[in-house]
Amino acid sequence: MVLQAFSAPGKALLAGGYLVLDPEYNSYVTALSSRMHCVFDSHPSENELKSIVSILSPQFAYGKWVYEVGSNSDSKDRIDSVDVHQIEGPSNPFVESVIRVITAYVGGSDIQKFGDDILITIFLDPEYHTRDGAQAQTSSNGKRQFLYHQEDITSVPKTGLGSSAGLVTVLTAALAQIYIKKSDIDIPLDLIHNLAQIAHCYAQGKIGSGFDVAAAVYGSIKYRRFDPELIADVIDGAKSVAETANREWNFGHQVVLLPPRVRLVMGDIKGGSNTPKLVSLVLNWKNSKPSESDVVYEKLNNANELLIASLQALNALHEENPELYDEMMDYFSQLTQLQTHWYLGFNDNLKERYLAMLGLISAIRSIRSQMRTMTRLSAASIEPIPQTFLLNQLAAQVPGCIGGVVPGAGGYDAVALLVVTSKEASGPLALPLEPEVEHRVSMLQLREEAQGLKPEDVKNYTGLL
Ligand SMILES: Nc1ncnc2c1ncn2[C@@H]1O[C@H](COP(=O)(O)OP(=O)(O)O)[C@@H](O)[C@H]1O
Ligand SMILES: C[C@@](O)(CCOP(=O)(O)OP(=O)(O)O)CC(=O)O
Repeated sequence: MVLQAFSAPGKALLAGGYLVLDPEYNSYVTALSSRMHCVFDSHPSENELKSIVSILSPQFAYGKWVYEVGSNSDSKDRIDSVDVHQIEGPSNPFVESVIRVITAYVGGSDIQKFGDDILITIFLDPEYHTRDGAQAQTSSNGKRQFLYHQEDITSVPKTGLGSSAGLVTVLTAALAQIYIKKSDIDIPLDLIHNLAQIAHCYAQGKIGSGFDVAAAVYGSIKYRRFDPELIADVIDGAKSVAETANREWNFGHQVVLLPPRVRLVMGDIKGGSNTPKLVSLVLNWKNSKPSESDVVYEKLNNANELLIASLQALNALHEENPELYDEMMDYFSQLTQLQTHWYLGFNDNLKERYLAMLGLISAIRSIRSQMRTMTRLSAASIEPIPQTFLLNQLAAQVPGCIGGVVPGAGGYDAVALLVVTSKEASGPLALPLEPEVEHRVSMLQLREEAQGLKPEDVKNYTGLL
């Protein structure tokens, strides 16, 4: 087989934290230019009933995991029924889980038998982890630069872009290409998605909302989760991997891009939060105070839906009336303090003309306000006071900032801003931050890159393999 490569994006959940755990609600997740990559190759094995699968992650110490995968009995379709033995390296539940899920899928559907030795090399873009002490290396064609860390993957602090979801997605795509692909027919993206979700949940030992895996596969989307029972049935062995992965999952993944000239800016916060702990506080509150939490959930859902609808309206306006769109963006790109002052001086005529943008601005304000109410009522630090100050300061200091949120579970992980740029802006944005703010947040060098899983040119990795 010839050398091939895939990449999948990192994520920022701009709307729908907590609500996304419930299939009733829509969320909005943006795919990022920081991506996970894998380069892979396979050769016929000496033993046609066994594969040696080697995964290398050269950016981290001890980044080598080797598994022997066997196939010599009939019932290979359940999640843990294929013989997968790790023969080298520390434990990596995500890597092992993908191998188990794909081989169980193949064993169960009899598409192709084992018998190839496989080598997969993983790379991830710099913004997934803190840069402290890391050395950069560039591919021989100069197109890619990756950071090499001294420590192992579990010890380097993360920025929260969803590395395990990206890893599971590219590994699933690579192994599916080797084990499942028949002739020239591409593997359906939905199958990759379903297998990756199963593998991610199995590795984590819990069934998450899956927005991170969905973004890694489909890119920037309006997301509504699948029925958790689907995966529960595979994990407890009631259903085969193939039976579940081949089914229609009935979940939402409609592509919604950030509109032209609306730039995502993300900052990493010194600190960090424990997502499972925040989730458990919120769910406890939701269960113990149903009438109180229903009101907040409904308001938050309305604001999330308004944000998504406003993004769609802005994209539509750009298509239908580019002159009006640019006029509006020129206007907003010069304003600061939109958080508090945007509505001053608007007469009815202007409100009508700029309706889609005003919808987006008020959606962000309302999301933040409900997140603060949830913080107060659930005791989970979702938008804690220091983050409120920081978001307000950023909105005041960054020209064109139409608002910012604490993405995902919130807390002290990150901030995400939406900034209207000038028509000419293409490179990184200059952010005129005051030193006190600059000290508290380090801006990540990324933006929206809406595309999900995609093939990459292997030349971009030469010199690094
Ligand atoms: N580049 C990589 N190479 C190997 N394993 C990786 C890589 N990136 C992520 N992982 C796996 O994913 C784990 C991190 O997952 P997790 O703690 O859920 O963080 P995240 O929120 O970034 O997904 C790592 O400990 C490792 O097992
Ligand atoms: C609370 C949540 O709805 C969103 C969490 O979003 P984050 O982006 O904070 O996630 P992690 O990368 O796992 O920390 C939980 C969920 O959907 O799983």
